[in-house]
Amino acid sequence: MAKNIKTNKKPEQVNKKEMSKQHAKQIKQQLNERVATGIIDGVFVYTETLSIADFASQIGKSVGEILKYFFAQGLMLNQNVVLSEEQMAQLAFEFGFDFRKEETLTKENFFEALDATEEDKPEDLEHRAPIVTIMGHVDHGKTTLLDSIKNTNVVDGEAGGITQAIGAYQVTNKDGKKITFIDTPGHEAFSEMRSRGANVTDIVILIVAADDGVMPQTEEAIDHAKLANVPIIVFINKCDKPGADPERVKTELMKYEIVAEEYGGDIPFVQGSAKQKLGLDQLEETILLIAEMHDYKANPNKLAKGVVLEAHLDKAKGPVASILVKEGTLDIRDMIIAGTTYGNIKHMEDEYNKKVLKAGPSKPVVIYGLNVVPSAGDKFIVMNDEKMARTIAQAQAEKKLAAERNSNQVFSLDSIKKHIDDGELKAINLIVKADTQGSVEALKGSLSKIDITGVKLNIIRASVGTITLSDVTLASTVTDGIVLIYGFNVRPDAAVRKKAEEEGIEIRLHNIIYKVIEELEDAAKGMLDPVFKEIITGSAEIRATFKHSDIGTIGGFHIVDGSIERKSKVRVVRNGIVIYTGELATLKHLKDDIKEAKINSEGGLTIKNFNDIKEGDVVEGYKEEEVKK
Ligand SMILES: Nc1nc2c(ncn2[C@@H]2O[C@H](COP(=O)(O)OP(=O)(O)OP(=O)(O)O)[C@@H](O)[C@H]2O)c(=O)[nH]1
Repeated sequence: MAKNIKTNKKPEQVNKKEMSKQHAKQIKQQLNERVATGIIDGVFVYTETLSIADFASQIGKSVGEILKYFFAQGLMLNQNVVLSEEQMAQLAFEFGFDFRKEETLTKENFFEALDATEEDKPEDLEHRAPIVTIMGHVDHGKTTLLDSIKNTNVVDGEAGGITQAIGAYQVTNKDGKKITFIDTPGHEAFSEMRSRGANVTDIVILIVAADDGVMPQTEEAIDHAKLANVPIIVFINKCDKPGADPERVKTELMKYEIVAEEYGGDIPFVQGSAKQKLGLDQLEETILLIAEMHDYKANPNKLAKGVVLEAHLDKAKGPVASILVKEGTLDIRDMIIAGTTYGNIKHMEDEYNKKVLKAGPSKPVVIYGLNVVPSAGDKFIVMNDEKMARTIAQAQAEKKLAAERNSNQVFSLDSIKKHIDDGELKAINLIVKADTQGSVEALKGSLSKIDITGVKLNIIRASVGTITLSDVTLASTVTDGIVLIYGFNVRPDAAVRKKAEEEGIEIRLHNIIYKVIEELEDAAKGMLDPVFKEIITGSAEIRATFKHSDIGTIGGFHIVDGSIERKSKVRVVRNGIVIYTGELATLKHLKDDIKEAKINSEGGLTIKNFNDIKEGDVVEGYKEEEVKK
């Protein structure tokens, strides 16, 4: 029998103030405590690297003995050489000690060390809702599935259903069991979170359209799910469509070791239709079954910890963050540190736009009150001691700045030039602007993975907000390679567009990450010295010209060879010499616009930005085709 998931259980009535005080005191103590590297109770405890001389004295051996050990391995070292962690472990074992790495808590490694050191007692753990992410190829139905799940699980009294997109939402089924769905579809966001150490997902639903089968992003999603080492459920979607072939999907997935139970594997498959709301109950049951098997638990009776899913700056409300509580219970008015920012939670809302006072494990909420906008994937923790919160947030900010400075060395304008000069690299320079921090991180993550030999991809700016004049100005300072401004779910205003046009800067607007990547990969391929073959489609003789007060000079033509298309590129040839190369502006037969003029036909044409067409000119139409290498 399924146990009741008790995520809503009220935390024990411990005195919150006392708990906060104890917690702050404990952390303060840990921050001040510096465990020295050395032998404690027969175990070599490692906290930092040591030189050979220091290591020898710590384990009570002579420097000679250590040097002899390395000599036997063909290494001639001296006593000042600083040993690596691995070498110290080897030596410890060699001389008969166990080895243990001690994570010491510092302001800089605060979140990492807390995760490693704080462990709950088994008796304090309680069931929590499973956290689920849906991944799959573009258009296979992620959004539709998320929407259908939202709409079929409308709890009584929540008329109107889930009203806010807060990065995640929780549904309650008819038996009162809860499931949390991460609402930022796509594996980019998923892997970005993971790369930042924020493993929020318990279960991945791999969605595959039954009429389309396994596609490139299905493969990527499989890789991400496998790397995360979380259970996978396959949802074969669009089974309502005429061309649906669920069996084919099952066979195709076997190649990736995703084998259905009926084929001897252990991956649950659910067939259905997100659009027709078919198979959703079975999907839900499967999720709950896996949750039961894995027994997802957390301690709700402590100060909260969790992850930032999305964040943005609201003009009226200030920094707004969607967060997911992973452990403990978050109370309104708690002070939290989230990445490099901190603040008192002034207001807290759920996905129904309803004010909430508490949020326990697996619960997503929106919070107001942080002093700066955090980043997606930032961890947060309650720290009800303002001074400590400020110091730690500051240390985190400094650490982040230092990391950015390091990575800027790669991306600075100077070094782009240097790279290009050095290796004759061609460069694509990018300014990326997006609607949320989550999108920015996801784009940065995906872009950094584009790898095309010979082309350097430089992200010179990536931030939240619309495209501004300052972005265009920055873009115009780039003198090498190409520069593109990418807007993701944002639109520049007319003034910005005009300035970009004047500066010859291209602005590209998208709302699907995959498309950005695809486009860039194509652009990058185009830059790899493409070989173009020119195909002449036909030629026209100009037999008369007409002046038109609005349009300029119209050439009356007769097609003498092949055909000329409205979209053709054209060359104007006069006395055997090319005098202009450009594009057609109009192509007409009598008064009608036409797409193509075929051999022996007649009509009138004008050429973009060229008004000097003369009787006797030959207009040659051509197109370019890339020759694949
Ligand atoms: N017939 C049918 N169409 C579906 C089904 N699920 C989704 N669709 C349609 O497929 C198209 C793509 O669905 P989305 O939910 O936008 O797909 P997605 O995977 O979220 O796509 P991106 O957000 O672009 O990655 C839409 O036109 C949906 O209406 C289904 O079960 N049956």
